[in-house]
Amino acid sequence: MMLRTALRSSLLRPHSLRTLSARLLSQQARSQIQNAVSASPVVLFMKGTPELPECGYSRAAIQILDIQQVPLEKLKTYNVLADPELRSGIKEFSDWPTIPQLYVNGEFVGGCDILLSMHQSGELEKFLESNDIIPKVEGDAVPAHAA
Ligand SMILES: N[C@@H](CCC(=O)N[C@@H](CS)C(=O)NCC(=O)O)C(=O)O
Ligand code: FES
Repeated sequence: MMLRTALRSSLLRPHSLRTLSARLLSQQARSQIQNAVSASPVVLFMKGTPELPECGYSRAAIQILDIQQVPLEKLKTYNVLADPELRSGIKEFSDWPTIPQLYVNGEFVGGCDILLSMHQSGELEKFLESNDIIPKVEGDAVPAHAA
């Protein structure tokens, strides 16, 4: 019994150290990714670039941001294909398994499916307006001079 306990703890020790060092490494990556998601009001982690998306899901995400008229100066994209650590790190950071990933004002919004469904329901437009990414459309508001 004692031997088994001793064996178990000696087996566990190197594993625990590995886990700890992995966690420390990932904390450094975590703060780098925190900077990346806050680098611009709209941040898209994608495969390829807006000019040359290298996956249909990333292309769709860019097209939706384009249709929503997100200003280029408010958008920053990261090509995860050029950075394997970022590719895995952003998944862990967001707790989201796939690319693309959209952040608005430092908050994770979602991937392609979520963007598409928010776009189709009109929710994305409202969300971008309320986050000061695109200007609010006054819609049916009665002009002051007509009142
Ligand atoms: N259903 C996903 C579609 C995106 C997706 O499935 N991405 C895959 C293929 S591009 C992915 O990122 N796999 C992990 C990887 O390639 O690192 C979404 O809503 O964003
Ligand atoms: S790279 Fe194959 S589905 Fe995105």
